[in-house]
Amino acid sequence: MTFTILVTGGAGYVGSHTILEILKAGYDVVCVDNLVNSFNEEGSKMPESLKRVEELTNRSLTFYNVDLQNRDSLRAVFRKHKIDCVAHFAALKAVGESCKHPLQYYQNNINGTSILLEAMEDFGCFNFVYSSSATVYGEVQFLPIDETHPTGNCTSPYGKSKYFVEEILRDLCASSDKWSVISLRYFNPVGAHPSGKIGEDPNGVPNNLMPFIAQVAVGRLPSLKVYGSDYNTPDGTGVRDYIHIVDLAEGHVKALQKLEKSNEKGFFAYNIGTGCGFSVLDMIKAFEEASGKQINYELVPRRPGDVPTSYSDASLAAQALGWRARLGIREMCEDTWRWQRSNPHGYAKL
Ligand SMILES: NC(=O)c1ccc[n+]([C@@H]2O[C@H](COP(=O)([O-])OP(=O)(O)OC[C@H]3O[C@@H](n4cnc5c(N)ncnc54)[C@H](O)[C@@H]3O)[C@@H](O)[C@H]2O)c1
Ligand SMILES: O=c1ccn([C@@H]2O[C@H](COP(=O)(O)OP(=O)(O)O[C@H]3O[C@H](CO)[C@@H](O)[C@H](O)[C@H]3O)[C@@H](O)[C@H]2O)c(=O)[nH]1
Repeated sequence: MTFTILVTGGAGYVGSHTILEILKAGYDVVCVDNLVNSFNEEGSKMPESLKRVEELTNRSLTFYNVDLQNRDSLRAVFRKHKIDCVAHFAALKAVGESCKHPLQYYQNNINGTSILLEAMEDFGCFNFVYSSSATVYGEVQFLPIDETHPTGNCTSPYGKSKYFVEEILRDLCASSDKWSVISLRYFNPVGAHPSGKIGEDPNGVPNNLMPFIAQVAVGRLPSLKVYGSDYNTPDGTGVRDYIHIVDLAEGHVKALQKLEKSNEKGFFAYNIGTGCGFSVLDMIKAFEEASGKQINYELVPRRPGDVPTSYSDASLAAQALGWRARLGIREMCEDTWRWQRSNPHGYAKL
């Protein structure tokens, strides 16, 4: 019998790329998303990103426009489908917005998750893969960051919401030996599927580096602001561990396979990164090479809340999941550019 995965937030950036890999791996997918941060053509039953995933995989999936906080609608999905495992992506994720509207973030990200976990318990599903973030490590105390690095001490309500959910998951696993939870702590996901058909489609002006660079390259934005050039890093700009979205998606498939095949119970957290750090200027240069476009930029003061350097030790994921990143910054930039130049306005047809 096929293993069925409920994917929450599957219409978004990470979710859509992961559904593609999950379908390719032969699993069935039921997706719920309230489309708060994903494009949907008026009157369409399925968001554009997922229509494209179906085309690319030649497989179909089931989609419901459901808000996790709507307990009844969510339970109706569990009633209708026998769910073997949940991959939980649904969350609000804008760091700055979370500082302005913390309650919205706590309600959506924590309350939404708690309603989901309650439904799982009631319907007898105890396998969970969680979209966590390097942000749970808070202020960086040592490099590379491995899973023994302390968590908490996060600077934004968004970061705290990711951390609090990890704590809830730990408590749940401590309360009963039925649960198997894998928390994947992503470093900086970037890139797009090599087909150029799906990619990152942020609402409004992007907060993150890579989509901002891509929009400068395609002429939607005039110039990039480089936040901080006086950090204690080789070129003075911030250093991050960028991870290709397809590698990240494959990490989820490995986690699902582990949950399907092993009988290991409890809470497990793994870093999902490459282990390499690149600066903002490195990324600009790599993008210029991949696109043949010049990226206009100016050096401006540091962005509050940014750490100078963050990169992972991802060896635990290699050991426990058999997962390793394969793709480098060249592929990250080439694939982002292919997506951006074929979809200059994202999924919207302007
Ligand atoms: N992209 C990153 O840089 C990054 C880094 C670390 C962790 N993460 C985590 O990965 C996950 C996915 O991020 P993403 O970049 O794909 O974001 P995204 O905004 O593209 O996707 C999230 C999806 O969740 C949906 N959603 C939000 N609240 C919902 C709710 N209450 N009910 C149903 N659907 C809801 C949105 O409509 C959206 O389609 C998030 O949990 C995020 O915290 C992302
Ligand atoms: O317009 C921009 C945007 C970013 N940066 C710099 O680029 C680097 C990367 O920034 P960004 O892409 O915004 O990523 P992070 O701030 O590292 O945060 C991302 O990565 C974290 C770890 O996964 C997640 O928790 C966050 O949600 C996600 O936004 C940093 O040095 C920024 O200062 C710029 O110079 N100009």
